[in-house]
Amino acid sequence: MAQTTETQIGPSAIAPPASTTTNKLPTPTPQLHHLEKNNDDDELAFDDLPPFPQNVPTAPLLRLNLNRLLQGSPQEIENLWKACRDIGFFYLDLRDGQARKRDSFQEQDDDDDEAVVPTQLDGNGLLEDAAQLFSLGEKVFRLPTEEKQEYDFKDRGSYFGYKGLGAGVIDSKGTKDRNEFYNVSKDDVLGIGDPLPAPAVLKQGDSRKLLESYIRRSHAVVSLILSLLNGKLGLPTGTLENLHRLDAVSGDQVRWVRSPPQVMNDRQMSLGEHTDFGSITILFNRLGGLQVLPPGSEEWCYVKPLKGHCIVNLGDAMVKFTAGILRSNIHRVVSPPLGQEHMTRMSLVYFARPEDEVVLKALEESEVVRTKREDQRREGRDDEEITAKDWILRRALGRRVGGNYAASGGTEAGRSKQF
Ligand SMILES: O=C(O)CCC(=O)C(=O)O
Ligand SMILES: [Fe+2]
Repeated sequence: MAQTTETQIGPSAIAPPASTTTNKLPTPTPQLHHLEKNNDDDELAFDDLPPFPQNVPTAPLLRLNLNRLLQGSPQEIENLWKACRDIGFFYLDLRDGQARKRDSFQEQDDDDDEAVVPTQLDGNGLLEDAAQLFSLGEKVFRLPTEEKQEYDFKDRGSYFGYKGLGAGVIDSKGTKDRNEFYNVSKDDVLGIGDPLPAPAVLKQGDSRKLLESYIRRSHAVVSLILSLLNGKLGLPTGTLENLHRLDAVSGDQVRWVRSPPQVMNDRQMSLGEHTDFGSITILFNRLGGLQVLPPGSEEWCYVKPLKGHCIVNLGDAMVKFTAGILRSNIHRVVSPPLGQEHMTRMSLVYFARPEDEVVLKALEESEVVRTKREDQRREGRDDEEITAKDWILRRALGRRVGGNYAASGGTEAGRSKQF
């Protein structure tokens, strides 16, 4: 089936200088004035890991709460809207976030009593799945390199499966990355299409069940966010969710990223500067290393991992759907900060992407989007219309060693020094 013969190697990177900061002072970022500094709350530290240091620049991301979003808190929805417009990154506190009754983003049926409706939206459940998947990821990466290599499907034109250390590039010079990926297709796990070959540890029933649960729960969080953004954009009910149906063929995937420690005088980005290709990314970090370049700033800032939270960021599809009203921000992965730099770093990601056949273009049923797009047309600004499938393939495979790097850029053009 089409969706299982194409794969994704992840968005590797691009690499500006290896330093984590530049010498220049950050320029003012007025559009971020509302963002609060996060409290250095010990409760949110990972006790089994060396602490994230106090003295590195950290991104002032908003901390949103899944429960409050679920309850439809106007303040929380406003914060979501601001975060998605200003920087396209936020923390989401998943603790205790659970849908207890039918929510607008869920499928309706005829029975409309107030009883608890079985739902996949379960913040604590998602945190538990993520914790178990960190262990499963370790098992996958512990396999012999030759075995893992059997699951690199790049030559079949697919970005799912394994990408070895240094098999992606982080810049236009072809500098090799310093991470491994393992990408699992949503459609494979949900039985939409033919399964891809995979190591036994991932084929086991328990692993498949865990992956399925994680996919369903991540997708439910994504659907909630999409439905709230749909409302703020004034789109007809269900527009964004209907471009991201769980049971439709799409490039959605789970990814583990593993970066071994780097030696002191030879450090570089492990995953280069990029924007995500799809719609919404749900990311679990434990060690530092992820950095974002806040709008208007020249200083890369670490995103401090917080226990009980995921990091959510928007990808390029949301930029295209909204003619740039929403933002997909550039980010990269470097060595963990001082005190953590000797540790192997692993992260876990769920990438939600539009269904394969969806054309990435402005959703002009929204008045704000239409107005913005009309202004752009008057300025002569073209926007390439391309299906999600082609967009993601081009971006993903372009960043493999030997790929067409120059064609792999996203909506960061003009923001990244790389394009
Ligand atoms: O490892 C991380 O924290 C981020 C990974 C990432 O940005 C990606 O895989 O697109
Ligand atoms: Fe990313």
